[in-house]
Amino acid sequence: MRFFIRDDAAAASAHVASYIVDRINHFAPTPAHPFVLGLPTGSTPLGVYKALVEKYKAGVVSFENVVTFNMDEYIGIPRDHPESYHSFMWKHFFSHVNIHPSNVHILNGNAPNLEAECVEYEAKIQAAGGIDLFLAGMGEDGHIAFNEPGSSLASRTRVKTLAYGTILANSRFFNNDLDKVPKMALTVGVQTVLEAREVVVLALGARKALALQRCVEQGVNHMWTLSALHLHPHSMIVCDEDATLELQVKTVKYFKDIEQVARAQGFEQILPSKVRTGPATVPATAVVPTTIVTDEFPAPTIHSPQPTTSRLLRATPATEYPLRSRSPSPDLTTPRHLLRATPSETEYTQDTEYTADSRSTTPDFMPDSMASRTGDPALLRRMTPNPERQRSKSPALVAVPRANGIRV
Ligand SMILES: N[C@@H]1[C@@H](O)[C@H](O)[C@@H](COP(=O)(O)O)O[C@@H]1O
Repeated sequence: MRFFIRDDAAAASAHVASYIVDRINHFAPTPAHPFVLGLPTGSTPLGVYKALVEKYKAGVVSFENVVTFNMDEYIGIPRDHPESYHSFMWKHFFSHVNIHPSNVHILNGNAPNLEAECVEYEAKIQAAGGIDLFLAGMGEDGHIAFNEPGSSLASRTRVKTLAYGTILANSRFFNNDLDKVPKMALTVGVQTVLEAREVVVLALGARKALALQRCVEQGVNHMWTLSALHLHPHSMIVCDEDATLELQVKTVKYFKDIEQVARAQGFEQILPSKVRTGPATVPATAVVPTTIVTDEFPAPTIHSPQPTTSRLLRATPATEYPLRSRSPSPDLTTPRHLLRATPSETEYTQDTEYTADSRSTTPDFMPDSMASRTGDPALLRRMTPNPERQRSKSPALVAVPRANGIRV
């Protein structure tokens, strides 16, 4: 999971908006190959929608070939109710950009057959080729979409009863009148979200801090359904400083550090080409042969990515595993720490009969003297291999001291 922490809500929202624009532009959607975007409602994504509208108006992005699927919708309030998610999406986003209304999909909470509506919604997502990027917010109880605590992590689009805490939280949109807040909703399932090629979550403010802590630092837990993102290969959380209040300092520092280190190395945490382009042709990419960034080999960007054989992977080849050397002569060229399995100062001589086991990274054989104190000869034979007998079977298997990594 990628995790980016920004100073405040505006910076976190700007980061997400720029990321989405980069993804759409790099994808270069066409009518036959549209970019499929999953979208949330709530107060959290408002800054993202505002920034996307600004970027559209500035000519930086087009939604001409973007298809959208919203996460959820209340049951039982009219579609044109000011707090329906239909109204929300058209008010804050769709009516300000060049998206085709026929490309917008929002669940119908007034459908005559709600179950059929949900099944059909899943089919529409499939027919569109699956969701390329699912943007999500997070409930205070760690829910994603309306997948309340206890939801199955294998759930799909369905009718969902809302938790009291969610009704309470959302009452602010209904004049703080609990009676006016719908108690049920249609929502995509956790599994529906996990099937997107990428999931991006925005978490803002101290009221999300506990849920963020549970979802980032603790394991996958059906009581904090957003934590299922740990099962997704390409998930990303972006939050502001306030939302980190319950995280350990160590966690915050770790994620800030890896972002800085990667940037300093000229490395960007990018997605595999297949994920970035969907079913379209994967663009050819050049392999940078050195760790040096030059005009000829510039730092990778989302528009000019490097394949997974990146410079960072090159820096840690598999040969760094500390296998014992099979070389008949002392290896003076390989750094000692790459040859040693343990910090022990003994090494078997070169004519030892090496087996697959002897190439493992387990420590050198150390005879155990404990059994000799049991006084039971049978047990002694069984538990303690006699090092002298082993040496007589394989005369060359003699431990010799080493100095400065060179056999003496
Ligand atoms: N179904 C929505 C969620 O998709 C959203 O993430 C959550 C958080 O709302 P807010 O962003 O207002 O905190 O609200 C509702 O429950």
